[in-house]
Amino acid sequence: MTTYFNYPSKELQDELREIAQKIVAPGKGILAADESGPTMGKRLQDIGVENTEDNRRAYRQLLFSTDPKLAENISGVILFHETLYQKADDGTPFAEILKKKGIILGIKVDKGVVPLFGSEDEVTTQGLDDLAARCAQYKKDGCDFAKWRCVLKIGKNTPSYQSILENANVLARYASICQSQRIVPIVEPEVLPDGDHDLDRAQKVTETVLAAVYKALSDHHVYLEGTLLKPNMVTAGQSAKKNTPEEIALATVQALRRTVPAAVTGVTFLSGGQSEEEATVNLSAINNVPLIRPWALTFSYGRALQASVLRAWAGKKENIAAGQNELLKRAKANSQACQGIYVPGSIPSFAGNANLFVAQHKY
Ligand SMILES: O=P(O)(O)OC[C@H]1O[C@](O)(COP(=O)(O)O)[C@@H](O)[C@@H]1O
Repeated sequence: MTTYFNYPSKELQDELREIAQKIVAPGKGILAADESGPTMGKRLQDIGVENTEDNRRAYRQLLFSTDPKLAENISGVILFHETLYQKADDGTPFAEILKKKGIILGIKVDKGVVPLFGSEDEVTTQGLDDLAARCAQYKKDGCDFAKWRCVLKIGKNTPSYQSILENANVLARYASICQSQRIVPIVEPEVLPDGDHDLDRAQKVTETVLAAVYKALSDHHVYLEGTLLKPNMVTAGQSAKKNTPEEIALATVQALRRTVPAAVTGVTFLSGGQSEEEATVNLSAINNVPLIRPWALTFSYGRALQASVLRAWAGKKENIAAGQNELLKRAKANSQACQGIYVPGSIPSFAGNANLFVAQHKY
């Protein structure tokens, strides 16, 4: 086995590392607004709004035209392809509005999941074929980071060796292609919360998956300082008894310490169907675990930053300011959480403790 390879140039290393560091600067995290068409459809349906291109645009306009103080707590926004090229009512491209606020643009580059033949309903994620060309174009159009989500399921026989290996490898190929095009890859191997398994099982599966991911990233010569990890928090299955935030936090930090190299710049958790308040309280507890944590630990939430916004807005022009106010509140709460100083219940929101779980959240 040869061990020959070239490190990326110093210039490229510096560029990637600096982008990653800015995204996870103290007190900051990511707004994941990259819902694909069908996922956005579900969100809009919940509030009685039709899933049309213009309604998706109106909703994203609400998010991105929130008061510039949003940027005190949100460093980056992940966009879906369609959104990157949409414009506000006055013709200003969304990309320009966000950049003006000092927010870094990210883009979802995966093309969704497909079944793994012969597996127990497991999946891999596709989108590698034209990825280098798409990344080159996205970089020209202002994006500095990307996201690719893989999905793993906990069952009696899953995740299988096949799915662990395949998903780790596809994440590594994605990450190396992004870096070759000066884009910071967010590596997202999501272990779904579906099931009745306990915390220990979730922890061991998360450790096994992350260990495989970092072996693959090493095999593909990915420059770790120029990457971010977007993992699930370690929680017991949705239909099992809930653990305390302290138990969840300890299991999560232990899993990360056992598998994620210290060179990785930051960990930006997904919310995975937790309520807004749970996702904030758990993140704060994670940042209080009395163990050495060599990476920034922050948020990249979709549902847990947007549930209240959507409900307060409900598709009505007169509610835009109310929706934006909810976004500012959740951003502030999570900013406190990533510094370990959120006091439970101190920033109440519209959706508060509402369960945001979606069964088999493949898309
Ligand atoms: O539309 P897709 O591809 O299912 O995306 C799923 C969502 O999951 C995320 O990766 C994490 O979102 P949650 O915080 O809601 O779990 C988002 O970035 C993305 O919008």
